[in-house]
Amino acid sequence: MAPPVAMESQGTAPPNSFSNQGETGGDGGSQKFRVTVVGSGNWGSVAAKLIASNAFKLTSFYDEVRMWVFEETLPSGEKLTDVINRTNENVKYLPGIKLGRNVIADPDLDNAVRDANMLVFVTPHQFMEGICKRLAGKLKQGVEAISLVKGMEVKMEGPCMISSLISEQLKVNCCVLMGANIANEIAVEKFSEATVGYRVNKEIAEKWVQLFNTSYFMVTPVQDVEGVELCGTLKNVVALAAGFVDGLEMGNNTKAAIMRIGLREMRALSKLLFSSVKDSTFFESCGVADLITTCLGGRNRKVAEAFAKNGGKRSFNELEAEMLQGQKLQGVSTAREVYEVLSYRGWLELFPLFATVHEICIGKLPPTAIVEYSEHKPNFSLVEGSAQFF
Ligand SMILES: NC(=O)c1ccc[n+]([C@@H]2O[C@H](COP(=O)([O-])OP(=O)(O)OC[C@H]3O[C@@H](n4cnc5c(N)ncnc54)[C@H](O)[C@@H]3O)[C@@H](O)[C@H]2O)c1
Ligand SMILES: O=P(O)(O)OC[C@H](O)CO
Repeated sequence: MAPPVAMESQGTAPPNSFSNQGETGGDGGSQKFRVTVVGSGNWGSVAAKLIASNAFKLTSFYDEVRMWVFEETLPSGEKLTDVINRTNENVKYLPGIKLGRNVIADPDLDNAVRDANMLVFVTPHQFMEGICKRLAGKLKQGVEAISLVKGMEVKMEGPCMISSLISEQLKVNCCVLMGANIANEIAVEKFSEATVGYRVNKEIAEKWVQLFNTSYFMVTPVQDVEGVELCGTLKNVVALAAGFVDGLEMGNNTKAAIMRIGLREMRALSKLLFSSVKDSTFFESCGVADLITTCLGGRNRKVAEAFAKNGGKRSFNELEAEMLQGQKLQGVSTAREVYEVLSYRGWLELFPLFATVHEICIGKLPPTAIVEYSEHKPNFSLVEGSAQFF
């Protein structure tokens, strides 16, 4: 069960609006977009910075960008929202980076989304169900959404991608944006690429590209929501495997082998779950590029390395709290969710890497099992016709 979203402490009310809010350039009768970012962690804050720079420049967006903050009290006794609005920095999740003075932090979720017609969801995936329940029936007509959330929920009937959760619960169209995007690197404007996945409406995908694209952040739209989202979700499981290999000091060849096998399982599972998923998506930033960056420099890799170095004796929860200071890993819960899907469908033996990662995370297998799993060869006969996916 996903944890419920806690009620926010209201703290000090955020400014009502960005003071230089203007109709920059006027809207000339065409629709003008007001953007809210739901989430303010490491990536959420960088996303707000990217969006704010474009919203300020482009006439089709209102200057002000609201950013919903899950309120917390800092060691200084101040509310995080107040400090963000005073300093223009998310001192906890993205210290040292100015977000843009048109970013307004808001601890009140309902208030933050009230006037928006473009919603950007970017929280750890385990909080999304609670957030959607809170927002159901409260959005303006015609809102467009995009999910930057890497993860999924598992229901009785099978996996539910976060974009589907948003679409179904909030009755909105939802695109996704995924890619090789370590937030701290984009925050200091090092060049990255990203992929927008859309379902049918290319025009709205182009609008999202306009909102995110900068000289150092190059965004490409592809018509494959599930493919893009599954790449972003499943790579976090492979990142744990890469971290185990690093912790065991197995070297680069082993790590490359794990990444190759991981990519193969990512593609196979995505295509088994959604026959519409395109092979070409795995060659976009959301695919192989995200897999590489996450296995080299991501948080899942880093904490999994520490887990393996400790021989699995310290739990992921403990290591996460100690090493990430409030940031959240997505890989461990995703590995469990993937395992549930594989068990339910009778596919465990087809996906030995995914299955092994989960069994290591829960202590059923030692970290060294990550290089031993290949003894269990995938059994293609389990799922009729599945061999084509590997
Ligand atoms: N950080 C990155 O480099 C990066 C890059 C690309 C994608 N992502 C993805 O973006 C998503 C968001 O990650 P992030 O890095 O912005 O977050 P994060 O891990 O840095 O921060 C955790 C966030 O969760 C919030 N939170 C804690 N408890 C909560 C609750 N009960 N309800 C709601 N929110 C709560 C915290 O306030 C904080 O904003 C994830 O799916 C992640 O995989 C992250
Ligand atoms: O730090 P991680 O492991 O959550 O990965 C961050 C991003 O998803 C990389 O694109």
